Amino acid sequence: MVTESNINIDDIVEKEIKDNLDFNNPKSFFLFAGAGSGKTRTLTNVLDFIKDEHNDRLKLNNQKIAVITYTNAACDEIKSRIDYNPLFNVSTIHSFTWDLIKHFTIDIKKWLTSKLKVDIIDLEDKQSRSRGINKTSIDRAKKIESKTKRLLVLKDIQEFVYSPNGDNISKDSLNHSEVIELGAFFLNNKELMQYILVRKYPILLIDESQDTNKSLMESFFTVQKQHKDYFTLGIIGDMMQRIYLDGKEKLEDDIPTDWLTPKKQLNHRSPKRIVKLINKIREEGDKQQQKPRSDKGEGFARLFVVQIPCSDKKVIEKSIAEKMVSITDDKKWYGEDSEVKTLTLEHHMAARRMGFDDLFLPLYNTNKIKQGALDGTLSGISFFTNTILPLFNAWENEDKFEIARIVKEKSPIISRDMLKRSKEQSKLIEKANKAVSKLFSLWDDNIPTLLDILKYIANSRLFVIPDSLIPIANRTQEELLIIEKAESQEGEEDKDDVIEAWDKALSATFDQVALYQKYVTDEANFGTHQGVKGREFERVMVILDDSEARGNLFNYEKLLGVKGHTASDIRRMEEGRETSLDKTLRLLYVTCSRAKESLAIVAYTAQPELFARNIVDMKWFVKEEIEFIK
Ligand SMILES: Nc1ncnc2c1ncn2[C@@H]1O[C@H](COP(=O)(O)OP(=O)(O)OP(=O)(O)O)[C@@H](O)[C@H]1O
Repeated sequence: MVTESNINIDDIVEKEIKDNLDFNNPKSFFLFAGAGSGKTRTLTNVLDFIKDEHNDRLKLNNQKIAVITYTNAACDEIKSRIDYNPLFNVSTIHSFTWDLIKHFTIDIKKWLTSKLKVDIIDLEDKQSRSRGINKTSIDRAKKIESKTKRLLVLKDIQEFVYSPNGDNISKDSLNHSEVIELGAFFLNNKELMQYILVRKYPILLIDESQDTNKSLMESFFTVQKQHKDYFTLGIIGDMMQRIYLDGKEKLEDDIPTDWLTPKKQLNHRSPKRIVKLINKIREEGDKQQQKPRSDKGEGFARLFVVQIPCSDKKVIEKSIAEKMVSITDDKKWYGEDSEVKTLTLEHHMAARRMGFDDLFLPLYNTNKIKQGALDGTLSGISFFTNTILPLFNAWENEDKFEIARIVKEKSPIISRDMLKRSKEQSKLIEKANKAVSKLFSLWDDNIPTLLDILKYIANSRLFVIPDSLIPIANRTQEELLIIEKAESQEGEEDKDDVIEAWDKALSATFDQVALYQKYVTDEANFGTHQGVKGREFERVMVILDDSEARGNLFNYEKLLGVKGHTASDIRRMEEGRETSLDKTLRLLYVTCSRAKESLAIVAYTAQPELFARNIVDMKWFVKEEIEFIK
């Protein structure tokens, strides 16, 4: 039987968007499109169309089209696909927002002054109620001191600085969350800022909108509402792939009725069997369904249910990969030349398996800094990944030039200011060099802990310590003694979560920094939903393992009915709020939908029979596709 080709059924979606890109009668849109539906291709096709049709008009008006994407890699990809045409400003949300606000020095100062004052009043209030001198009160005093210092130097700042990919720890710099908060605040409250945005960019397109910061998304909605006659907001995304914590929940519910809401139906990435599975997974969520391309093969999806407790999981997973060779007849599943992407839904598990759990888990388990720990933007972490790690690598490689470059760029000992003021520059350089040599003497006997390194840097002033680590770095011997004595009397409610988390994380040895870095930059063979955003792989192994996941954010056994709901799940469901089941389902969707050829799901469970029976009842798999491993 010859099936009719369906590969062009989504052409109409692009046509609808293009037809409505009318500068005299703009129409904003939200493009609904599932995994592998070619969102990036649609985006670049739309940009090509704008270039062909509206180039002259835009140039004449000195206007550009803004495109916001999630990562630097995604920016580079889009820029290269549109031949780096300057008509388009393609950037990440952080650099886009910074470009928008950076010249508003006076307003930034005002905002920051009031924020710091509120923070200080709050800290002082807490301090006045603290019970005696203990660790929290000592740390809090240091925080008050550092915020007060920042408040004092604010008035002398001529211009703020910010680097979307850097540490941002100099006196005049803003940090990542401040830039985002400022952007949202200005867009909501300053007509001039709204005007600048819509005047400069009559069209703003946002890719991966489901994970774009909630407050900023809301402020873009506000701008669109107030300037709908000459501004188009185009939102591209897939709500089922929302995996970051600060994205906007139920974004689709806020789409105004006068927007276009085109829907893509095809999945260009995965073969028929995998599209069928991800459709089934999605039935439990927003119920949107996709069609596979008519020219795609059947592909493979298999489920391996492993009874726990079990022997070495790595060995089990290897034997499963070997089984996949005979199931798929694809040798790349196993052996030296294997190319399999193993994905876990959970970071606890990845951290433990890769060996950076001491550093990562305390930070990741702390709500306020979870996001920064995940994406590596937390200033305390980037201090180690962006400064100490490169310096250490240069030291190991005996690369004197690189060491000198890093020190010149980052050390306050030989800052431009210091060198200018000094009569004996060579002495300063010698001091910096000595500080570096002494730093590396910490490695003489053992790998030092991060705390050893931090303390040394604070004493030698070799680099600037980020604010969040100052209370710990500057603790005196005397204070440490008081802390030790007072520890047992201190109530949990008094403690500062973030400092507590850092206290634990800093006890990790330095080798964990490189492992962590490898993981967040997705250089490891072992990935998570996070690192695989927008990516695709021929062979994918997805690991479901609640025992290693530990956190209560995700739970497959609950999702698959092996375990019951907790009272809090039920309450949240009744209130229409998100539960761990929603998150688990979305992560499962993201990971399974990365596969281009074949997919093996490995599920560790104490109740294999029940797990398999439920999954068959839900029609995710048929019995013949399931194998039990004892
Ligand atoms: N119109 C098309 N014709 C042929 N192949 C396509 C088409 N659109 C996309 N593809 C291919 O399908 C795959 C998925 O596309 P892409 O990564 O852009 O999807 P996506 O919607 O961004 O997916 P996800 O949201 O899952 O990351 C890619 O390999 C891409 O080259």
